[in-house]
Amino acid sequence: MSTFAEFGLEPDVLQAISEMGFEEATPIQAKAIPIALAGKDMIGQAQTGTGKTAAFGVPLISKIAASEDRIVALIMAPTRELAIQVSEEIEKLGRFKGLRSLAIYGGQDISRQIRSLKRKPQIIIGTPGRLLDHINRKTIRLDDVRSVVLDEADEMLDMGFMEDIQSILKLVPEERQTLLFSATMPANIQRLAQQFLRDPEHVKVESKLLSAPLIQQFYVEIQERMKFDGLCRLLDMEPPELAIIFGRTKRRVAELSEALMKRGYACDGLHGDLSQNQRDTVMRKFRDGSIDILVATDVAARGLDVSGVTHVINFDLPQDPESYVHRIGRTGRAGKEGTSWSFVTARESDHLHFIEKVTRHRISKKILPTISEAMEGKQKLMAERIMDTVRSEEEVNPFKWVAMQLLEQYDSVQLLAAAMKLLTGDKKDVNIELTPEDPVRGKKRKFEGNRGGTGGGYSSGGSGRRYGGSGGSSSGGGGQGAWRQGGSGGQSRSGSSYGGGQRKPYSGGNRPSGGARDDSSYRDANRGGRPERRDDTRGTRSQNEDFVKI
Ligand SMILES: Nc1ncnc2c1ncn2[C@@H]1O[C@H](COP(=O)(O)OP(=O)(O)OP(=O)(O)O)[C@@H](O)[C@H]1O
Ligand SMILES: [Mg+2]
Repeated sequence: MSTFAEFGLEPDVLQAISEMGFEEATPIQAKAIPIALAGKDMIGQAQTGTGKTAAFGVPLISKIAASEDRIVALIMAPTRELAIQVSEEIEKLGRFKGLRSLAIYGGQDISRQIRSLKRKPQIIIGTPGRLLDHINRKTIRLDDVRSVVLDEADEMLDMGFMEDIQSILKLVPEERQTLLFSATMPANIQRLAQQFLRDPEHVKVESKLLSAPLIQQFYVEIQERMKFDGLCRLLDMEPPELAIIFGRTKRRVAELSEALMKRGYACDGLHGDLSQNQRDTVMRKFRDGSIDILVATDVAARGLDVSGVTHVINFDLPQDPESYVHRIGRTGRAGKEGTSWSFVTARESDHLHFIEKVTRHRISKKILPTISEAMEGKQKLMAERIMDTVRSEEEVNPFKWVAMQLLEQYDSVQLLAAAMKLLTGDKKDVNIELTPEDPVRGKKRKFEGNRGGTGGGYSSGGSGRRYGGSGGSSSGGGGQGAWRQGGSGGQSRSGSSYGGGQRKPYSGGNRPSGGARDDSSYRDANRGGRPERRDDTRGTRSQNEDFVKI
């Protein structure tokens, strides 16, 4: 068990960590922070949702003086959403030191970014494509950079950023520290590390399991044409606090989110064809809870951290086991529990077994709820909502007079039942037809993805979340420490399944002013001759990637 004070951090940083609600370091933080503080280069690997951002963020922040007026630290991340999210965490960590950071990503008006750069940020968090644009325009200079972080490095390479990253790293002075975080260690990552890291320390949190131990994983056998109704039943039977539903293609995501909206669910879609503004709006709505279902392509599979995501649903199975691990890793984060459901058509059952084999995790079969079970779930939810409201005199008072009048005319049970019927917003009669997707045909390959892992043993209770060594989890291996989240930032889930839990406010700093160019997370087809990255092509990399055991 390590507390953050044991790392000898300065009071300003300790205060920031404590205000974020972190009490103990996670296992990857306990290992990585001292090494990074000592100035060594490092390769880090650990399971999803175990705090890798702070593992590099804390030492990075600690090394920068507030008086600095040049760019001294550079963080690269694969997608805009991630760049924004990492910059928010860095911002929080550096708050009391008065550090300035800036997220730079494609799709955002470049002149606006140039204006923000005039505020002399010390830390830049960016996607490689847009960073390179700024470097070429000489609006960003890397001559004084002393720390570089590559977050989700394997994903950046998969997206075709290798050359951009190499060009950028060549411009950073050799006297620097480089930290590389990657879920897997394919040959190209090893080459990159060899070329740009100096005698790196390999920090890996071991686990028997690739996926986070706190996620209960289920699959549902279902026919393609039954998927939509099946999904609605599942959502009704066990209403998620927040859910992410993954679809295979952009078209699929657009159709599915529209269909769910028509059926009365509070949801929206996220995929690479949306403009930056639209993507930001969707993420903001999801983070502040104005929608509780996010339908997304794999653009949301990596790194995204939205507190309160209780369910991940693979409406379509992902192409490769690695994507599966990342997708379901959007829940079960920071010591919380989560559930994943995967829809599997008959022709995909082999692929499911392949995923099980590679992730070394059995996925339990779940029987689709019957219509009446789904209805029951929905009614329970409505009852909870009513009970929540009944307690609030203020909210109920204005309706009392009408209620009394109605009660004089009708039976109370009849009245309440009618009100509940309206509340359920039942729109089952809205006819929905989705364009069918072909079954996924995974290409078997040598895969040894590794999220390291904490070895399980999380348990949650009271106001804080704690990592408790060997106990707690049904599937955990050996624990390596203890960490918990508590105090002011504690994120305990509320008892009610409706509207509970604390959601992270979205304080995204600079809102982009528009522009649909997607040159950071999705490459321009004609740029550098590299193939366009499409939401639905993740699987293609299996043809040319050689995953090696680490
Ligand atoms: N020491 C800690 N105690 C409690 N919560 C923490 C701690 N460190 C990080 N967290 C929280 O855990 C969540 C997950 O952290 P983070 O996004 O850094 O995970 P990650 O390992 O990068 O996951 P991914 O592999 O999905 O990118 C965040 O909400 C973060 O605020
Ligand atoms: Mg991360």
